[in-house]
Amino acid sequence: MLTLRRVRSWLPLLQRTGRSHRMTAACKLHTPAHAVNTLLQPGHRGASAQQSRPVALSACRLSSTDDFTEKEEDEEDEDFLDDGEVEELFQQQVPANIGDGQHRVFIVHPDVKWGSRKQYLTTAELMLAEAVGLVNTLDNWKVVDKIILSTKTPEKKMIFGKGNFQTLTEKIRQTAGVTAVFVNVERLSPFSEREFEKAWGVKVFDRYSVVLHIFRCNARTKEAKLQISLAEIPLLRSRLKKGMANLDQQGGGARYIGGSGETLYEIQQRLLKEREMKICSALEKLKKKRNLLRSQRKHKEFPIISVLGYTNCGKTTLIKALTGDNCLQPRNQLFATLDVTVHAGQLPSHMTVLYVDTIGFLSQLPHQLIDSFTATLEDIKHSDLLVHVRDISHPDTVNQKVNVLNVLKNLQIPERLMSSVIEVHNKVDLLDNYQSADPGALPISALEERGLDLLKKVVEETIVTSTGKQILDLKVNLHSPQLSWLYKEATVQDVQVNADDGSAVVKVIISTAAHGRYKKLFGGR
Ligand SMILES: Nc1nc2c(ncn2[C@@H]2O[C@H](COP(=O)(O)OP(=O)(O)OP(=O)(O)O)[C@@H](O)[C@H]2O)c(=O)[nH]1
Ligand SMILES: [Mg+2]
Repeated sequence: MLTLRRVRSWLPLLQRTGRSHRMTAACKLHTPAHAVNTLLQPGHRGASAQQSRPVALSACRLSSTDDFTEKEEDEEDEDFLDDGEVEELFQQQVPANIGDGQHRVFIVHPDVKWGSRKQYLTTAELMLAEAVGLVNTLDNWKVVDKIILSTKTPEKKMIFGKGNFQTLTEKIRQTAGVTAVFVNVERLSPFSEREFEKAWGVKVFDRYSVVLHIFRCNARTKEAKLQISLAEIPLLRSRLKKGMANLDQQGGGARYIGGSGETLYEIQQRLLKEREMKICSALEKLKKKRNLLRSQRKHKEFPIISVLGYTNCGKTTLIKALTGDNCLQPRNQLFATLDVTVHAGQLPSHMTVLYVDTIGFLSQLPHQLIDSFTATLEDIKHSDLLVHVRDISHPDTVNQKVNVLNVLKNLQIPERLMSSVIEVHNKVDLLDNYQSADPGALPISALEERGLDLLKKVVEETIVTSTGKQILDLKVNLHSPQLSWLYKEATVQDVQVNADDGSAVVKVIISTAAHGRYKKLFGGR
């Protein structure tokens, strides 16, 4: 028996069915992840992965032929918004009330002590700390003071009782240089926002507007910009309502404009509706492209692993460590990743897999915001495996996990995926002798690259099961195209050549469907 390295001497015998990079892959007995990563870069013309930038799914796709290739956008489609048009739409929509980019923020966290709105898994202090983190994520925004104030009536328009509201107003007015107040609730009604702004004399934000502003600052791709533009529509709508209420007080809101038969309010509502439809239709087109891309990736049979978790838990760092893809840039920032990117990596058996880096989750995010990102989150549903990363060093880690699971539940992730989620406890380097109480969870440090070998092994075992693949030893005749067929349609792990009879035993990871085709073509097992 010969070792697999010596199989190269048999290469002239093998039929060259693949294209040139496929042949390179054959020499290495697998499709090297770095080659796939290079090919996944937009503008790839043989440049190294290090020179390239990460690619968002919307920016690249696989051709229906046998290669990873970059294609230009569908310019022939008239309705397709090009980059310039999306940028224009995005810029036109900059929410006016967010200000000129600088804010000195006073944060107030309404603490509900009991009842259905009480958060049982976390504390008011942790929720306030997260609100501080959100503000600090923004350049030129600074927290000047913060307060936790209890309320028995969070559902009421003024949120706080009279006494507490009075105390709060005095405190805000006494704090020097405040330009905005961040009320740490999901969403304020236009009425509450207006009343608070009147009482405090500064701009008022809720979680929806702060998070959207962070998204706006971090958005890079067309798809992210469109999704943010869509998520901003409800804000624009409530701003319109607020503006009209002011105008009504001056007796002008309900007047008809010219001979149009519409009031100013109705015209603005209509324009907003039209804008919303335009964005939705552009997103729908991108979604179709994404579906095409997904089906082509499936056709390639590279298993897809979505890496998800609460924002800042270390998803990007982990993918970078698993793939060595230097174009990934983890940052100590909430919502650093907004664009879904794909990176190829290799498992111990040399199987190439694609890791999908996803947008992080956050507690108390209004549904509308999540809904706008469904196109992005849709990818999660179509994965072969989910890896849930948790920042186990975070004091709010349990609550974060519950939030992630709730979002997944709302996304209606198929049961087959939910039952095979691999939970990873990241950042164990920040804890002394961390031992997980949960035997199924894998402790790792993505930053220090600890625990990754075991993680890859578990990922591989789960992928093999979840994709219905099998690991088989197949006896092939080296004078027939069997071996090159296997290189093309399966993952070849090992080749033991028998020089005496020109045969080889090939260890492959192969899907049931591909194995069926193999048997039909070549007979036998
Ligand atoms: N100490 C330590 N820090 C880590 C580890 N993994 C990630 N980090 C740090 O955590 C911060 C966030 O890391 P990212 O990889 O950007 O996190 P993310 O989950 O992709 O964040 P978003 O894209 O914003 O949702 C960075 O400062 C990382 O260096 C780890 O294992 N140990
Ligand atoms: Mg990230």
